[in-house]
Amino acid sequence: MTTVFETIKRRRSIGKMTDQVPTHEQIERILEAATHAPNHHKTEPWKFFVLGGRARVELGDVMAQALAERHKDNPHLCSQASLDKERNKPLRSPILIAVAAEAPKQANVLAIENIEATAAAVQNMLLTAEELGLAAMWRTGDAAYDPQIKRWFGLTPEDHLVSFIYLGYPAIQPAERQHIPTASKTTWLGC
Ligand SMILES: Cc1cc2nc3c(=O)[nH]c(=O)nc-3n(C[C@H](O)[C@H](O)[C@H](O)COP(=O)(O)O)c2cc1C
Repeated sequence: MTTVFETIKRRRSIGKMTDQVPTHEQIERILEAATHAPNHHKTEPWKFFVLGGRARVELGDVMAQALAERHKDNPHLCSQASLDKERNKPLRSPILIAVAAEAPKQANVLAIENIEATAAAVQNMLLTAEELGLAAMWRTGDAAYDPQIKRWFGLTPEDHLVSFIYLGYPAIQPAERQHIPTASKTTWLGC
C-alpha cells in the first residue's frame, strides 16, 4: 500500500503525453479527490471544465484570438508562429481540466481563500492522477488570466482560472528535481 507521503514524493509534472485518453472513471475519481480539499466557510469554490476531443480545438482557437487581442497594439509581438503555438497548446494532452475558483458570494469570504482552497483541490487532483499512473501538469500562462478566456468558460472576470491541468498517460520520464532543503525555509520557534 502506497502512503500519501510516497505519492507526494513521486508526483512530478509531466509535459509530454501519449494519445491514450484517461477513462471517465479515472477523471471522476480525480474530480472527487478535488472536492475533499479544505475550504474556508465551506464555500467549495471550485468549478471544473473537462475538455477532450474537439473542445480542446475550440479552446485553442479562443486562446489564439485572445493572444491576438492582448497584442493588438503591438502586432509585431504576435507572429503567425506564436498564434499557432497558442492554438496548439490545449492539444498537448488528450484531456484538459480547467479548474476555476469562484469569486466570493458572501461578504465574509475572501477571494484569496477561495483561490487557496482551489489550489489545494488542484494538488489533490495531481496526487490522485499520480496514484492512477497518469501524467498530469499544472499550467497557467497569460490565457488563465485573460477575461476573454474566462468568458468562454462562462466565468466572470472576478472568477479565477487557477489551473489548466493537462492529463494523459506519460510519454516521458520526468527529469530529476533538486529541492531546496527545508532547513533553509524553516524557522523553529519555541520547540
Ligand atoms: C500556479 C502554478 C502555475 C504553473 N504554471 C505552469 C506553466 O504555465 N507552465 C509550466 O510549464 N509549468 C507550470 N507549472 C508547473 C511547474 O513548472 C512545476 O510544478 C515545477 O517546475 C516543479 O516541478 P514538479 O511539478 O515536477 O515538482 C505551474 C505550477 C503552479 C503551481
